[in-house]
Amino acid sequence: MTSAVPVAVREGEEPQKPLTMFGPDFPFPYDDYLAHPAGLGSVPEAEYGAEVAVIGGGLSGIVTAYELMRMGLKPVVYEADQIGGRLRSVGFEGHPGVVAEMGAMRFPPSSTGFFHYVDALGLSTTRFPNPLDPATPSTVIDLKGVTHYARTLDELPDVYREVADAWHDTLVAQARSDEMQAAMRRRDVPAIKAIWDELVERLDNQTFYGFLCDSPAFASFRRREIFGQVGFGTGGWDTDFPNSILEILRVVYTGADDDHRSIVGGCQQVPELLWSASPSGMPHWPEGTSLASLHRDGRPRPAVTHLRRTAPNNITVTDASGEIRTYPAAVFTAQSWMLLSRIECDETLFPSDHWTAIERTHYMGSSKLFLLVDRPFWLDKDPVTGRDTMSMTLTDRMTRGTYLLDNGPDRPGVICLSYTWSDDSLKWVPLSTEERLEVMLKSLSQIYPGVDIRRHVIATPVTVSWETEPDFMGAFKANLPGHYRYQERLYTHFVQDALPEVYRGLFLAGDDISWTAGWAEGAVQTAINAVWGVMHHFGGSTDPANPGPGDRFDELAPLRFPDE
Ligand SMILES: Cc1cc2nc3c(=O)[nH]c(=O)nc-3n(C[C@H](O)[C@H](O)[C@H](O)COP(=O)(O)OP(=O)(O)OC[C@H]3O[C@@H](n4cnc5c(N)ncnc54)[C@H](O)[C@@H]3O)c2cc1C
Repeated sequence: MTSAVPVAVREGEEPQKPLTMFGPDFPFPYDDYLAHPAGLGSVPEAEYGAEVAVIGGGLSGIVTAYELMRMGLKPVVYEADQIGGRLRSVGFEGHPGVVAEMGAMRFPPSSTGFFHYVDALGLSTTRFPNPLDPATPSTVIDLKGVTHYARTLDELPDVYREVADAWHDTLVAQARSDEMQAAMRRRDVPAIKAIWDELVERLDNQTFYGFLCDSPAFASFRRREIFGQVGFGTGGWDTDFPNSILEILRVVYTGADDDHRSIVGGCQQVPELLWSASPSGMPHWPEGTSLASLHRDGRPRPAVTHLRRTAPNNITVTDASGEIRTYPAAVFTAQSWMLLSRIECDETLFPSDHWTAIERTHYMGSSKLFLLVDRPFWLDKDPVTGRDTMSMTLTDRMTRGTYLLDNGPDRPGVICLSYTWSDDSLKWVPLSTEERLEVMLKSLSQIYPGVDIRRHVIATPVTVSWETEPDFMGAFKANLPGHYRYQERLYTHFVQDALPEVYRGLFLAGDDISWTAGWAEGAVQTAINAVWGVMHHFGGSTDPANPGPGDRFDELAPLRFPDE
């Protein structure tokens, strides 16, 4: 169990088939499709070498480009910042080999599409030290000025077990979580759809907080408050309280917040290595071809500044160097708000309903600050108490979550001093790096009096607030109540046969189009949808033994609500 609040397999339960991000909205087996020896499909030979613009060189854009190249097409990747996007692993000056994960840092084994690439690239992973995880030496929970030290949930005061049980009971009683997880493990599509469609209709208008308030198990304000602060899996989720409960249920059902792994050497390696990989046996391309070798100087084209539809039905892209190129198809993978602000777009790119959905997309902010320290000093034992000097810490103070990342006894350690979302993140935005550090150290000194963290610091801290990053404008999407319709429009846009021809050929991908924003798996799943869409647009098809997401769309399509 990794969670302060267990949601997946409970102790004493029979081991079952693994929980994966299979649905619930669109239960397509992306992992099986990716692993199938028949491949993802093919385009007619006449289209080999045709150029496709891929806008954004984050995980979604690079996976899209990599798979299009493997079909014999020629992806042209545009990237405003650097390959990797929100998979951003930053080094510390003067200390090569140690990184801070400024965006994604922990990956659930249930993200099997993402791990398809991690494993293919031969990257190693290690358990991420979440609260109360078996790999976490100790956890401190500090609420209302009272501090508790524990290695397991049982070592905390009873109220924490009560809160954990209240969450479990609420999920079972109000959201059929036991039934849903069993159906997802079995990959039982009719059962998943029957449960989920009923929940979507019942809960689309409900916030996370409202959902808790409706539960007798959370009748007590104190319980709701503690739950908001310690949360489940990775820590407090109270900054998500205003969001749609459907977003939270997706996380819980899919085990997204459980048993996290981190990628040794940093997660940015995934898109970087795919960029330079040269798969063998590709149609059209000679051995040794890679995305890097298909691009001038081995680098993506710069930021896109204009996107237009041009006759007869092409997408014309202008980039920051002033170069204008026209493509028969394009995939847009950056956060979709970029289409409203930093990129000048023709309105004819999408039907007006899709523009509304893009415009209404709601993003969470997120701030992090990392320190490099001389060694994992937090493991030193306090001579009086016998406890670790410092622990993974969850608190209601400004820092909220502090994670201790051990690289071995003889190597510098990394501390994620603070990881916050939404309102908690906004509080850091006006502060400089040094001001942030001061406030964070002061918060932690209240919890660990006598521990001089600053004494161990050996490099300049690194920090980020994703909501002020110009090429991102937010950390990750989180739907508000009533947003299901918008989400459904954006996710299903890759199946374009029913769209008037004038709207075809431009595809959306990226985790903000997915049902699981904030998880790399959503970036992969939507990339695979877009690849299918482009293949279909070029008159291609999949092998009958390995149908793709568009081939099975009618059978699996998410529930569609009327607008009235
Ligand atoms: C703080 C934080 C924590 C996270 N934690 C986790 C986690 O622990 N586990 C997990 O699985 N996921 C996590 N995620 C989510 C994960 O990082 C994303 O799902 C994934 O990186 C999204 O990839 P993407 O390609 O969809 O988008 P992005 O990574 O945003 O890529 C889009 C790219 O488009 C580029 N771009 C923008 N504008 C333009 C333009 N005009 N022209 C060209 N390019 C442009 C951007 O520079 C960017 O590189 C986290 C994200 C954040 C921010």
